[in-house]
Amino acid sequence: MSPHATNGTSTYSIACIPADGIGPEVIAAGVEVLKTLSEVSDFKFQFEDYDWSSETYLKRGQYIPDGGLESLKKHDAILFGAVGAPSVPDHISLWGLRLAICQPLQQYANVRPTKILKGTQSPLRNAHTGDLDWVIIRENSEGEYAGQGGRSHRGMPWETSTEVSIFTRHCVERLIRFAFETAQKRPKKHLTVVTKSNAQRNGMVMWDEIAQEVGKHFPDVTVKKMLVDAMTCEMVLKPNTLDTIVATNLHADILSDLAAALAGSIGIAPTSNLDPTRENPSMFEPIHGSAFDIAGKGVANPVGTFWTCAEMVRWLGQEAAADRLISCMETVCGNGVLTRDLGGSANTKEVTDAVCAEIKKQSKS
Ligand SMILES: NC(=O)c1ccc[n+]([C@@H]2O[C@H](COP(=O)([O-])OP(=O)(O)OC[C@H]3O[C@@H](n4cnc5c(N)ncnc54)[C@H](O)[C@@H]3O)[C@@H](O)[C@H]2O)c1
Ligand SMILES: O=C(O)C[C@@H](O)C(=O)O
Ligand SMILES: [K+]
Ligand SMILES: [Mn+2]
Repeated sequence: MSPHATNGTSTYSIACIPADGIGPEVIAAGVEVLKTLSEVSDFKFQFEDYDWSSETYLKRGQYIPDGGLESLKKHDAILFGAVGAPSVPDHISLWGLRLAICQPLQQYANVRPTKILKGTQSPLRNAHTGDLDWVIIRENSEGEYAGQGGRSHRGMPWETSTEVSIFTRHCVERLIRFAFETAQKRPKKHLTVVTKSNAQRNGMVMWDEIAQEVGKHFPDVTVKKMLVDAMTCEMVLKPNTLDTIVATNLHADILSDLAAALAGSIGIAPTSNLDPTRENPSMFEPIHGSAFDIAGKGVANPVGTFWTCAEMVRWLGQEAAADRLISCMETVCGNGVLTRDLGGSANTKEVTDAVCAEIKKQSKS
């Protein structure tokens, strides 16, 4: 995956999959901000839109058409909105699109940073900007999302269903190594390994053991082991004791929504679905879902998507541009240009325009 060079300028090919609900609204905002960023940088983007969504699924019978994954592999990165619509059961839409991309493309590290942005308020009485600054590393290829299990005797009183979690040494080890590497690059060099190894006595005990083994290669990283239930208390009561956090697919899914809410809103938090080997393109999306309760109203918070775009730009190797985008987004929040979920009154367009204006302004100073 190397950028295509034209006239000495790098051009990154981005696959856009806005999909459902507020997905198209926030992705349009993200693309606008990325275009503005590229105007003041020495690289360009080439966006290709994929209309895969619940609407096209209902028409064509599949979310991803034949050969779709192969087309995605041509791109340098994938920018994803959200999938899920009232007209399709959630397990069909999630497995039909999001998981159907990140599992086969082995985007095994799901990276979810959160912090309290300037100008915003945490629901925690004593937490302010700087007090909550975390990166959650979510296992993204197996665990509770392995898709193993089944259902029999449907509708009978003896109906049976299983939802089997799979934990393999290969997948746990690569993810925990990635988490240690992430922790090592952050100032606090602190990793909390979250499991439920008291009740879940097989896979979770293996996780703890692997964390101990891998940790020996990272002597400068301080490790703390924590059970997931206790972790929810720690997050709420002592946010500044946490830094990098690693957990299973499901545990980290839940903890990362909590993290976003503790920072003020689910509307601000980004997600990177990374293939750290770089064999396949990685996929970037805001942490939130399709939010059909607010879709079509133009009020969705685009900040989670802007932060997501910054992480994509960083992954593509443009560190300075990524930092610039984050800084502009933070300045706009700090100036009080906030959507309703953050207690403000701006709409998606107003926040987007403000971030674009800030990018242009900062590039001149
Ligand atoms: N990765 C994904 O594509 C993804 C992630 C989560 C949920 N989903 C799907 O989305 C659908 C809705 O799920 P849900 O309601 O549990 O979660 P959700 O994140 O869509 O919404 C939860 C609440 O947060 C609000 N919210 C979310 N994003 C916001 C934003 N950017 N700005 C302002 N408010 C925002 C919503 O209005 C809603 O009240 C379901 O079909 C679910 O499966 C998909
Ligand atoms: O768990 C999922 O994969 C769906 C959604 O909740 C997400 O966090 O992306
Ligand atoms: K999403
Ligand atoms: Mn989630």
